[in-house]
Amino acid sequence: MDARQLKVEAARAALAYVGSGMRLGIGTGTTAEEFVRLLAEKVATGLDVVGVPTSERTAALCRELGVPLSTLEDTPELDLTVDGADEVDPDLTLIKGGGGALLREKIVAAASERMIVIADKSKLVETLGRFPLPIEVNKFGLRATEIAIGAAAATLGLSGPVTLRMTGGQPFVTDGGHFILDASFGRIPDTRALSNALFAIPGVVEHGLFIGLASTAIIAGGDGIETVHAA
Ligand SMILES: O=C[C@H](O)[C@H](O)[C@H](O)COP(=O)(O)O
Repeated sequence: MDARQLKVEAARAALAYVGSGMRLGIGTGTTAEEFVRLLAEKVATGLDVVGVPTSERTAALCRELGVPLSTLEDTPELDLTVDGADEVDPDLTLIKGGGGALLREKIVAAASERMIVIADKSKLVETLGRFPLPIEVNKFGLRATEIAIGAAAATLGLSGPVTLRMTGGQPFVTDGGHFILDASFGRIPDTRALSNALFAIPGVVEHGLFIGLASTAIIAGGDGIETVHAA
């Protein structure tokens, strides 16, 4: 099975948790897109759900495929969010934000009773940090924020390049109008400590460590689906 098929299988397994009447948070990224496609097929045959998208990109796909949408303003409490991840550890702490949607994704996940992460097995790691940690920052004071992030990491014994995310020769701008710094600190043994240190920096809007948000992970591998529930 190729990587795309694994994403489809994880998305299909997540669909089993979706029932009529549900208010759904809908994630961003290539895996979440497979979920949207399968969800749209169910909607076409009568499944009655309303979705709150975590990005403009996901909203556009939902509109194209006929998945009914709401906003977090109109639907501030959600039953379930289904989203992908860049890395998943055994405690279901995640790194997210490879697609730049981490801020809305975290707001939507936090407004949901339950979050299911869908991923192929390559995303499963013992310790987070192989994937650079996306940090969403205010445009104002970018360089000062970058320096402060490096200094905060150093207090925890972490170091490595902190790079401004670019696209088409320009800085990548999030749906919220911010920049993203990708921090290659390597393995992050204490995610809570790094989260606290990053939040102490005024220019940091949000970071891609999702701690205590995912309740279930559905991991698709060549040998089948593994479902992991948070302790
Ligand atoms: O900002 C993007 C999201 O956090 C994605 O869910 C994450 O990057 C995983 O994306 P993909 O399913 O494309 O690997």
